[in-house]
Amino acid sequence: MSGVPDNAPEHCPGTQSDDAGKASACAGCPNQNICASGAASGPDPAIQIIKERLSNVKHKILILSGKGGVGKSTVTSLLGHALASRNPEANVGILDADICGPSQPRVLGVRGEQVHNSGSGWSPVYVTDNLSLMSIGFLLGSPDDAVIWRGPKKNGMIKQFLSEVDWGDLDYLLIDTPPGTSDEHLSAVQYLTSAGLDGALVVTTPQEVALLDVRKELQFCTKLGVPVLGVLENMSLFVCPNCKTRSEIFPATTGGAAQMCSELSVPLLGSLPLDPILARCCDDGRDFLQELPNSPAVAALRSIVDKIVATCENTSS
Ligand SMILES: Nc1ncnc2c1ncn2[C@@H]1O[C@H](COP(=O)(O)OP(=O)(O)OP(=O)(O)O)[C@@H](O)[C@H]1O
Repeated sequence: MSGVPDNAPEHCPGTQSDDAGKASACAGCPNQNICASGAASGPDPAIQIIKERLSNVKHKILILSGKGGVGKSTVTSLLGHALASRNPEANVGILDADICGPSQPRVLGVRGEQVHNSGSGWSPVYVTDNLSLMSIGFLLGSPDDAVIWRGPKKNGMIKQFLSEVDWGDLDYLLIDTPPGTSDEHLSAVQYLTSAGLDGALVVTTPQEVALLDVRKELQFCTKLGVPVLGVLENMSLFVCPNCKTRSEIFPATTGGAAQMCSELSVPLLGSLPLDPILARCCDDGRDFLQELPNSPAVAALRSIVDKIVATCENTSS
């Protein structure tokens, strides 16, 4: 049996066992808590496997948000399209790690596609020649199927996604996470840190209620040593397409993301306006950048992408 310490009680299941810290023999053992937490079993072998699997992926970026509904998935898909169209030679992948609410297949217009498993792993679905996607949405029987999983199963899925998808050579991998800081985030950070995580991009809207949660997200990054590439403020302004009046639909009562970023010394990458055509494109799975290439939202997005690319390339050179 592996991992049985010299001073172990009789019938110790061993630190590597699934029963570590939980078997009846563990009762009263001074190491029971540490074994039950999994910390005694040593580094997860998947960390090395993931490091090797992702060795052909130059830049890995986590997309985070404190609150749900602030547009994190929308922003991820837009960034994917913007990175892929900025340089047709670059290959971009999106991993939809929102296990319980995968929305990328719909937003990227590839709902109903199948992923294929071959000797080299799962092949992602290609949205365009140089933009690929992997999502649990492709593995569900129907788009309406609910995934009701506890933490360990979700962690297993993240591990599998990171270790078994055959992305090929990628310049950028964007990882769309669920809102908040939950099991999926911890797993993703645990596995990606040694594979070389460039950092996190945090999406928010201007209201205080969203910014409060962003502060928690930034603290999460600090605690886990994840660099913050910057904050993106979404739905910051609405410009009426008819009269051109500018309105703040979600007013920033406390100075919005700009104030928060200057207080916390994190870069504000830019603001995306609220655009009803953008929302419609996402619902229909159409590429907004192609539909309205001259819109203020696309200009803002391209400037944000330039900053992300500059940061990633500066830190890797
Ligand atoms: N800039 C924008 N302009 C107009 N609509 C937007 C914009 N950003 C997002 N939306 C719309 O807001 C809704 C929520 O966006 P989205 O699903 O991306 O949020 P989310 O933060 O990923 O949510 P969750 O984390 O709960 O899945 C969608 O209908 C989307 O089309």
